[in-house]
Amino acid sequence: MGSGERTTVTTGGGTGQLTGFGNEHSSEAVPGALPVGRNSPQRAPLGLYAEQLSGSAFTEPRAANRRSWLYRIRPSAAHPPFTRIGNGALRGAPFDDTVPDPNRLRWDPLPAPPAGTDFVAGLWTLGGNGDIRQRTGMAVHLYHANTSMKDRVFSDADGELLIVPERGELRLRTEFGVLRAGPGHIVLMPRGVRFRVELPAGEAARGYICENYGRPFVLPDLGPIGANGLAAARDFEAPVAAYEDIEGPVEAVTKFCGNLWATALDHSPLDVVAWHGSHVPYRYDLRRFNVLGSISFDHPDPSIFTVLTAPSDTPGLAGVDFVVFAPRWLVGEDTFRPPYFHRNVMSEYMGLIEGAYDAKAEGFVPGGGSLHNMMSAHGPDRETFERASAADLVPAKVADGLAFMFETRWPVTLTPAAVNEHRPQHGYDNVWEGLQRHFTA
Ligand SMILES: O=C(O)Cc1cc(O)ccc1O
Ligand SMILES: [Fe+2]
Repeated sequence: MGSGERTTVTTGGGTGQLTGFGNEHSSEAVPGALPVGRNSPQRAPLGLYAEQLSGSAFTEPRAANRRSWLYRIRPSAAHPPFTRIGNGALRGAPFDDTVPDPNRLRWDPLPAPPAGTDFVAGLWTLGGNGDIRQRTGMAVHLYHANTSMKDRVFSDADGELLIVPERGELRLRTEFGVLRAGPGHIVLMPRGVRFRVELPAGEAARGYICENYGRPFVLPDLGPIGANGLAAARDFEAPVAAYEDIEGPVEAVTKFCGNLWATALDHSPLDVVAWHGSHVPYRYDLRRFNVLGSISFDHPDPSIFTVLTAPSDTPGLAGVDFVVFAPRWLVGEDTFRPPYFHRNVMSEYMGLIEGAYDAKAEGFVPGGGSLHNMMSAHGPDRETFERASAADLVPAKVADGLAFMFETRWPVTLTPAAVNEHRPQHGYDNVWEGLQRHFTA
């Protein structure tokens, strides 16, 4: 950090984590900082300011209600006006700069950005759907950073951020405390929470982001699966309170209705000494996902791999699902084991965190992505089809890959950058070329 005008640099707080998705957590970095039995005493303890952060309407049902109380050195309200800063390659919904494309599309990883690119500057939007102002839909972004954010913090008024690291470690210093995340983890950053992304290892970091403008992600119901399975609530880790007491210039950047705005603070806003509530960031380790599947025959629908689902206003129809394809055994008898040929009313953006994906022999690489929009015909490539149709069906482990899908109820419309600058791979259609007819009447 540039320390020129700083008078105090204190970071307080423990090192543990709080666990349990959707819990009412509480944490204090200094004993006694959290008021007992009330949220807003006449004078909050230790001379702190009490501030509520509401992630749901006050009146939403208890199960959907999200809010946290923050006890901070200065209230967030103490700031000068925001002014627009450049959006870089960040875009927001409605996405209407290109015509929605029915083609199967696939991208290589983005080229490395120039030196000195931090997490915010390195955000690049592929596309999305819905409308930020209606709080519907989602966006697919990639991030690529090679330097820590310095003297600036970011927050997103437009939605929550599901961050999927693919390369490099991140240290997220948030209003609620510190989260570390690397490839294999996801981070769920709620709407409006301020954070700074640092690269603790000094290595470039990149990955994927699903920005969810709609109702927040929740764990899916399990139905007949029972009380256990898939992602366990207790494996979601929230940070413990940790605060900065820093006097000095900090740029607070917010994304508001698709645009970046900034205000100049004279202190770090990561100054929350204690907090309690349910609107909190989480980290989850995808390696803890309890993968379920068929132990008889057939390839189950990938909804069985749902980690988190963001409901829309129609029950069972997600604004966006986050689905993970994690290592697992395949044992199906008389079964074509890889993902089947498919046309889907939902739209599927897929990315790869490591290894390979069992429906694609090549061309789908870590850091790259594919988009199979509503009703586009896709599935195993020719090579995979031929191999899996002839395979000896002994139990086999899909061992070396971690892929994911953002599956959304609305088609994804691309940004001009994803069409014209970082263009889709040429000839993706060819992976399904040469699938021979085998019909014999
Ligand atoms: O690869 C895909 O397109 C995703 C997908 C995975 C799967 O296991 C079944 C259907 C499906 O669309
Ligand atoms: Fe699919």
